[in-house]
Amino acid sequence: MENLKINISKSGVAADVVKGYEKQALENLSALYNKTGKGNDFLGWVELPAQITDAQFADLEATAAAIRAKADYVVVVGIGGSYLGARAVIDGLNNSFDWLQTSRKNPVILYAGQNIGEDYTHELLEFLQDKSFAVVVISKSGTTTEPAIAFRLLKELVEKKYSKTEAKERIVAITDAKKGALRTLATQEGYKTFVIPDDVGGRFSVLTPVGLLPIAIAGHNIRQLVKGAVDMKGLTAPGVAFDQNPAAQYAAVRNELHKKGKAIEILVNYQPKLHFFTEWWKQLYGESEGKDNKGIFPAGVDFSTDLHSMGQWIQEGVRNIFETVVTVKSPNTKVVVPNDAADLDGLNFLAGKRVDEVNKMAELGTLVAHVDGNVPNIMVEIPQLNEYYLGQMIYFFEIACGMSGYILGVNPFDQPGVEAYKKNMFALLEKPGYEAETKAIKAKL
Ligand SMILES: O=P(O)(O)OC[C@H]1O[C@](O)(CO)[C@@H](O)[C@@H]1O
Repeated sequence: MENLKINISKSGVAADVVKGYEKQALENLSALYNKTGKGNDFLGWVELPAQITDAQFADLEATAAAIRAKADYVVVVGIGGSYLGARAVIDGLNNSFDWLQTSRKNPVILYAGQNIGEDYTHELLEFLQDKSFAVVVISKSGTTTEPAIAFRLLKELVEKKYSKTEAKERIVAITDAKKGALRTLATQEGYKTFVIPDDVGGRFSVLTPVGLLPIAIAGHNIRQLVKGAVDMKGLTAPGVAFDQNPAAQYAAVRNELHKKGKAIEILVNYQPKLHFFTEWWKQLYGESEGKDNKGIFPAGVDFSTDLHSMGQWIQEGVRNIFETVVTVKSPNTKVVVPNDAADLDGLNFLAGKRVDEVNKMAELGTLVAHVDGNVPNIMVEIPQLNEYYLGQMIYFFEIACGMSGYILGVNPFDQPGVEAYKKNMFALLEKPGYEAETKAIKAKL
């Protein structure tokens, strides 16, 4: 059985320098397991995949089946960690033209509450008017403004289009066990609910109901996803030798590159389906490491698309970047470049080759060009794009993130900085209780 693999041979970090991180990385890994490091009240995700019971899977699958039976469209309401994990996996596994398929087995998944665009909101509500739909609302705090606004509007539409009684069959809430406005509302309205454990932060919550319910509704195998994560937990656990532990190697190399002045890490994919995996990864690393005036800036590109827009910058711009390439060894389907007798486009040299072979040569050619251009490279390879390997990759990046944040010396499990914009927004909107802040911010305008 193949597993996710990491290749650091083109990172420019010498083997003995990587080895120099061994003690620190493994101590940090133990701190994650023993809960002795910073942010130790948010480490539930470390053991979580192995702890999901059959009854919990069955509850998620039964709820997903009930929603699938009722709705052609399911709106997943959430933002940040209450949005990106589900979307990363669903987009990673769905047909690229999913919403255009006519003979459907699965509902179309739509998203709301991840922005406050009025036109987006209007267009979504207008589209749903005459459609059969259901809503999964997700918020750990239960008080985040963006999803709260979207949910208020969607709840009103469900109640108007169906009824308050039917709303109980078409709305599921995923939130804290006790706290927050969403918990109060869901209890009062009698919605089916799932709990986000207290000790799992939003960006580490994709393998809780936050990700698992939408993924199951979209028709994907959540048991395989979690199995991938459990197996990756085994491959990265304390006790695994440092040079055999892909997460420890990744954490070490990216910290060394950062020390050498590489301020930006670009996550690269060559499969458009992985676009939202990159978005999920950006939040995971950005919120975990960007604090105390420290942290690598996590960026992302979709290649080869962005080679024709960002390729120039990456090749010859400021030399403060490195790339982590997520590569998928084998595609799930086969397309061969056909022969053309006239060969007017001059492409017959590719005739008979698989499209993926061309993609892989683009990948290899880019790797060599970027390394030649002083952009260090880390390669993360998964054998195939499926539930199991996405599960491996999720856990790989999560556990590496914990280790990496500890190497950097920050608390990877808090996000105090995101409150600044919220405070200002509430002050500007004159939310009750923000009178002093309103006065102060108005003086600055
Ligand atoms: O699930 P919630 O509480 O709505 O939070 C959504 C997102 O907002 C943040 O709290 C930032 O404000 C993220 O950490 C989180 O993933």
